[in-house]
Amino acid sequence: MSNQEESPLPEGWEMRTSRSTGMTYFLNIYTKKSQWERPEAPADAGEIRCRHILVKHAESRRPSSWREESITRTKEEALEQLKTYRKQIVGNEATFVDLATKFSDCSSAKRGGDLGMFKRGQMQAPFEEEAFKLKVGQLSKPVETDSGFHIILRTM
Ligand SMILES: O=C(N[C@H](Cc1nc2ccccc2[nH]1)C(=O)O)c1cc2ccccc2s1
Repeated sequence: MSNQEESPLPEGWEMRTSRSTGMTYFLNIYTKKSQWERPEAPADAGEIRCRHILVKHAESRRPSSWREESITRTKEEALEQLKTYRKQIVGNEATFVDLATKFSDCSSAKRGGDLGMFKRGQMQAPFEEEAFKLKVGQLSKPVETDSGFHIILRTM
């Protein structure tokens, strides 16, 4: 057994054997695409699903939400508030879904912050960049977009 066959595959890949040739190939479990070369990096998830909590501020692209007709908090206040929510989630004092439902300034609050499945190119770049780095179940650090400050939970 060479060292290669012993070391674990990067996240999201499975080793398969070709029925016709008996050769080993590698399957991306997200996109179902296969390749002969042993992958070196985690498999790119073509489409992912996330929940998020958004705290808007006075300089947000649309400083209004289902919660507040006119959002006046400062950027600093918004970031502090979001960090407080993140601490409560990490400390198991509150659940992500509960805080998203009660406090997120995105209309997805009605769905516990769920944004559904999305591909690259659909969300604002800083949000996408952070979301596609996450493993399933992982919680992001605060991310800033033109909408405000977000924390992201990847769910699929
Ligand atoms: O852009 C939206 N909502 C904006 C706030 C916002 N800005 C975002 C930027 C990136 C990801 C989610 C974001 N949500 C608003 O309500 O002002 C979306 C709402 C929903 C609701 C359900 C599914 C997707 C989406 S995307």
